[in-house]
Amino acid sequence: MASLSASNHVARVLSVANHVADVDASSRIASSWRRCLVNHKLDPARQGPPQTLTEAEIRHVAEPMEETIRLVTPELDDLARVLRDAGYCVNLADVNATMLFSRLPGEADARMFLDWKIYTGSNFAEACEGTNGLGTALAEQKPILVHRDEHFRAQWHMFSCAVAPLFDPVGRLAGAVNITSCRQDLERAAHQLALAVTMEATRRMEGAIFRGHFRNAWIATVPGDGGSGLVAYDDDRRIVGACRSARALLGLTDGMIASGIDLSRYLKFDHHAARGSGEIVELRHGDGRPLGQGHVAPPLRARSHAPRRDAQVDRFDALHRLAGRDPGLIRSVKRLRSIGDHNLPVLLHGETGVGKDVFARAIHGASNRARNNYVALNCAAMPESLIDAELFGYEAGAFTGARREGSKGLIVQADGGTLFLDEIGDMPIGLQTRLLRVLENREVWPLGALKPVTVDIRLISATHRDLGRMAEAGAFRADLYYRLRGIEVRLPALRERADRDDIIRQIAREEAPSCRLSEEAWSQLAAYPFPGNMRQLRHVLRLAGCTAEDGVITDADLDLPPFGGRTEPDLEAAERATIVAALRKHDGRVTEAARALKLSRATLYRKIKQLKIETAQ
Ligand SMILES: Nc1ncnc2c1ncn2[C@@H]1O[C@H](COP(=O)(O)OP(=O)(O)OP(=O)(O)O)[C@@H](O)[C@H]1O
Repeated sequence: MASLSASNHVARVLSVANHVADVDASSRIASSWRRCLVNHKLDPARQGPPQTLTEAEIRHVAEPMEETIRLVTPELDDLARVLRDAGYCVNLADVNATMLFSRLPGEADARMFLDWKIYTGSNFAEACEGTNGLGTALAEQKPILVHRDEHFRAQWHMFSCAVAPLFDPVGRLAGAVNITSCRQDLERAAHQLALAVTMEATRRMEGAIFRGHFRNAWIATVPGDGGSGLVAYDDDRRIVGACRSARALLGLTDGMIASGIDLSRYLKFDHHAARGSGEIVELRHGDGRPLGQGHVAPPLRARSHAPRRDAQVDRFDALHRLAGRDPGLIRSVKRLRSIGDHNLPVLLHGETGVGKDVFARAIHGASNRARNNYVALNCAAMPESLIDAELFGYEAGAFTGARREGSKGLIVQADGGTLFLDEIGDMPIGLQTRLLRVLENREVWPLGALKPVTVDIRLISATHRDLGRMAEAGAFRADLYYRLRGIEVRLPALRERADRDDIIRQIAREEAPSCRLSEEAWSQLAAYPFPGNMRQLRHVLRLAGCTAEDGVITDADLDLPPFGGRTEPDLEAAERATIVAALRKHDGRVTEAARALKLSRATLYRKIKQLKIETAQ
């Protein structure tokens, strides 16, 4: 870029930013220039390539978007084919404007993109590169055309880009689709046309993502001026999802969707006629307004002839389901999958009730040990002598009070399978030494035994404590700590999870299958911090399912104690309230209350005793 034109450009940027002059094309460009100068403190004359990630960093950043990339690749390839001869490159970027997928045009143009690092791994955030297609479209969440000298940095003036933001199935920004040309003779008007093509292709990509996400639901396509909308509904004709256009077209909100509202309140059509895939149907709004012609596609499960995924992937399905759409957990499951059947110990971190035991079971289920035992012990719940006996076993008559026939111990019971030690941070230091020896020598010495028993176990341990700090402070054996953390997985608290709404919906379906959540109830659940995590959410919804009237859970049915930072008492209170309500509903009949709570009679009796609940019986 010649220095004269660069200095002219700097003067122009400054006069536009100071409201002395205007940019011809659009006031959005002027606003973006101002943001770059005032908020991001960028220099329009600065030269240099964009920030670029290494291969490993790209893999890391792309992981949460893998499914999206897979679903939109056919559309991206089509777009690249259509625009290739016009010298455009095509990219998909994540919400931070890092390119994660690129298709270059023919050789004549490709060199320019390579030289300027417009390819996978480069970052074009507005805060770094100034006004540019990707960065500005993402900052404003709107499609944009940034033609040559509308770029903030003079060095990008030989490029023109058109970008459409990409939204996920619940209407959140998921990334953006970019096309860039370096052809000098490209008129703004021609480029405008390319933007329209990109927006249309992006809408089809959103459709593909939506259909992939709701593959088990029926999907109705509703015509609309700003593009058709997609509504997903289940076999009971309750709405389970709606894309951005459908939300706008029908007036649907997150709360309504989460509460499993009846489809017929928003969309009416002849369901019988819609049974054949792709049949055209006349659609009406629930209030009777005609909406035009649309069509309905049955769940993919019903029409899928896709080949089965291989056994390796199937084994990990439960783990993938637990990871849901949480990027950190998705990464952890991928790491677990990549180590395959290597017998690496796993250390799980997480608050009470986040699902450490459930996750550990799923790891066991995904391993080549799945046919053998999964044995769990909570180290916090027992005194040292009991853990010792339970874990390491003992010979007949080893101590007073021992079982006559002796005990194999949990480690031996887990031979060939998995041993899960919950609350490992609470394991007494003496037992830590014995456990370390088992892990190092692969043999156990039951108390009183004359020879060791050889064992082959996979150890998964869990804690809510900071074991690293404990090891530093001498409260936990450092050598055992390093041994336990073959691979570490942090299970996020429910309130931190990116897919918390999905989890609330899923647990509501499981715990109160015949109820739907009112909008107010949904808002309360969505805002509550759930110190007891999944366990507390289950209790709250189970209780609400018992007290709900006419199949609607209202905010009055939700027992959400004020959160003062403590967890266990809140949890106990929630559990107590659930049981009391179930007993009340069944006139104190324990058998029926146990059935409603999906507990065995014995467990319910134990809990009644433990929580000191008074019963009529
Ligand atoms: N991903 C999930 N989706 C739905 N329910 C879950 C999920 N994970 C755990 N749960 C439920 O939450 C409850 C607590 O799970 P779990 O016992 O595994 O938690 P934990 O972290 O081991 O708890 P603690 O620290 O108290 O031992 C169980 O009822 C379980 O079914």
